[in-house]
Amino acid sequence: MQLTANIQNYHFNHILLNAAGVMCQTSMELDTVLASEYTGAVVTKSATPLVRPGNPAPRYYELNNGLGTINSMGLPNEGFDYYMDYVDTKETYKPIFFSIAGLSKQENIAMLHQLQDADFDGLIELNLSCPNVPGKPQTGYDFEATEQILTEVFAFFKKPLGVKLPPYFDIVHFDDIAAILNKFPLAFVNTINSIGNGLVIDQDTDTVVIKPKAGFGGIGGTLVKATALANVRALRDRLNTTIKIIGTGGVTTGRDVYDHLLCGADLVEVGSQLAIEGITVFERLEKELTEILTEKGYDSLDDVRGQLKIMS
Ligand SMILES: CC(C)(C)CCc1c(C(=O)O)[nH]c(=O)[nH]c1=O
Repeated sequence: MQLTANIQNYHFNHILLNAAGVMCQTSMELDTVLASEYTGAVVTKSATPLVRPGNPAPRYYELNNGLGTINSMGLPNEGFDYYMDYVDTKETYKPIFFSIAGLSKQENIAMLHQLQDADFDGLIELNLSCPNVPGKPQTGYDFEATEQILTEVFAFFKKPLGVKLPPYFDIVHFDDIAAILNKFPLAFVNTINSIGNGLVIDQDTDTVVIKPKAGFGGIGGTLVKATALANVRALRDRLNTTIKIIGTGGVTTGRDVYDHLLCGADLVEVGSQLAIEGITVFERLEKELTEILTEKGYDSLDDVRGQLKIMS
């Protein structure tokens, strides 16, 4: 069974990888994901120009019903140069996604100039959940700001670039963001990021479960699967076929991976369940996916991708 995918001239021998933010902040974590026999690539924690400690703990929490996670990490990362050094010195045949999340458009442009000028041979993921100007929503929810930054980026950036999108919940928003993204030669779109600003309560103490932002944080895991599938399907239906789709969100079983493929995903990322279960999650997911494909008589993922049926 060939569980493969391609994005431009990058070939993936497995379709699973981590979601940015999980098991990817240090070189040790990145090496662990790359070393797994069942991952096709790795993505770095979204980098800012300088090292960031992130928010005070507790800033991450796993719901005790296993249905999800909430986080307000605050972009803790080792800084842009650390990840540049990692990708420069790493010997691997697996493609690496270099994620960035500048705290301003200027920071993103500066990091992308450095990436353009560097020897780095990999893919770049611009995290559009990055903060916008005060008083405005995150960049991915400000369509003018999204078009503006992509216009400025593609004036100089020639390497394979994709965007990490927040989830959308309105059909007109699917139409609007796709119309903007189709104007640019994007290599991929990664959807979804966590569902922003959820709230989880500890039933024993009547207290929020994370310290930052009065307990508000991004939601991941099973709780977000239906939204993730809808965003993958809606964007696959709207985006030019030259723009590949990375499906992220709600993946805890092989069936969830299969559902992302049905909706049109080329690669599938695992965030919350990787944080909960650890590196062995990739072997379990691949085995469970293979069982489904075998049972249904598929011998290629391309026979599955985008084949979700609607009712006649
Ligand atoms: C939310 C931001 C801190 C602006 C970006 C980093 C990020 C974080 C984070 O570092 O808090 N958590 C997520 O679930 N998704 C993200 O994209």
